[in-house]
Amino acid sequence: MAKPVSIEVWNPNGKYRVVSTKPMPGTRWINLLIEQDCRVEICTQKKTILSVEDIIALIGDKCDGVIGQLTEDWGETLFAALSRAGGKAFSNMAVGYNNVDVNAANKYGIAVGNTPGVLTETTAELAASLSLAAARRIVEADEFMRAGLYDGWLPNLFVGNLLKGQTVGVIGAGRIGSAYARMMQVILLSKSPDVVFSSILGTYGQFLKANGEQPVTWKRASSMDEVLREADVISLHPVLDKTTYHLINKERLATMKKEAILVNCSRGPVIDEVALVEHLKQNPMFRVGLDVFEDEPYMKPGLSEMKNAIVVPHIASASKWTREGMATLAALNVLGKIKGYPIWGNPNQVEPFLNENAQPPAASPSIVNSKALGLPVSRL
Ligand SMILES: NC(=O)C1=CN([C@@H]2O[C@H](COP(=O)(O)OP(=O)(O)OC[C@H]3O[C@@H](n4cnc5c(N)ncnc54)[C@H](O)[C@@H]3O)[C@@H](O)[C@H]2O)C=CC1
Ligand SMILES: O=C(O)C(=O)CO
Repeated sequence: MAKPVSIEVWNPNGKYRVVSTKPMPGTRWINLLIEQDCRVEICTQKKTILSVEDIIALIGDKCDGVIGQLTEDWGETLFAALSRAGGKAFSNMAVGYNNVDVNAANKYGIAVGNTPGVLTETTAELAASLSLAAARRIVEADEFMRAGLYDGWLPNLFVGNLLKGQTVGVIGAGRIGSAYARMMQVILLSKSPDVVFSSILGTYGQFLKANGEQPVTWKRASSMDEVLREADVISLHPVLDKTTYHLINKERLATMKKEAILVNCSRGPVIDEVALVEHLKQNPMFRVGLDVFEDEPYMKPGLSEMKNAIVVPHIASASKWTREGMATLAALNVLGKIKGYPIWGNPNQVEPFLNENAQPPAASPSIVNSKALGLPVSRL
């Protein structure tokens, strides 16, 4: 069995043993656990993705809760090991929990936490960045400059797409998808400060109309194909499950506009990446911005050579505030279950847990299987 070699221990005499499979940003999450009598053990092994065997070794004989990562395979084997060690709680440091078999956790009565809300805007901002970078070919142009190829302005140099007035399609209009859509409006609204503060799109539409401009409109599509056919920029934000695996496949790519921009900040397998590479080859004006990959951390053959693809290493939630907040939420999920606290009533409103100047509420911020486990809900 591959034993993790290096562990950092905080508050060695704490009553409850909480393990984090990775160092996480900030120290607030550690302090909050210590204040509540936890011994915190952080695996500092220099290995990006821990195996199931590594994590079993980390759990050991006694473990009250684990904070884990989206790269880990939390299934029957790990929940059985955690249960044997007396564990009651696991939390992903992520909102997505497609790496977790919640039914297996239910079987052992283990609460499963995630970290919604705190990463909504940060992730939406990366999706917007990728949309704009793809439209205006920013990465290609940057490489060109660095290679010393720029020898003067040319009418045809790195001509991209104008986004003004184009249609943005959002597939998976949940927290992040909606924030992405709102942001598009904010970009447009920022021209006129008095309208920025009016969040009502209709008002802005009337303003544009009154100034002789085309009003911004929105509509709910009746099918995915309608979005694919009509949108100039499509941003994917669904959960990954059986219904969204290869949601974007060869046929659907063919439905999209030849010069469309496709952005994926959800999970890699939502796109059939082999089909995507072929589509990028056949349609040089079609562009993608990808934060996630089907075989992450690897890219399917050919993708890295495609000039019309922008690829970044799963950094959509990588702002300091967000990553520290995710660590705090994950730690409080585990702590809350260990201490027998109720579940926070609204996982979309997690601000009270993130206020560094106040004690967090005595509740678990977000437990995805709270109903299945019959856990009480906080009245705070
Ligand atoms: N790249 C990154 O770093 C990040 C990725 N994510 C991913 O984004 C996902 C969404 O996060 P949130 O917006 O917070 O979750 P959410 O639960 O608020 O939104 C997910 C949306 O997907 C929709 N959906 C589910 N099945 C669908 C289908 N078959 N077709 C179309 N839409 C469908 C749901 O109705 C819901 O509106 C997470 O599950 C995670 O996988 C989240 C944060 C950061
Ligand atoms: O939270 C998630 O689901 C992520 O992908 C990490 O930001």
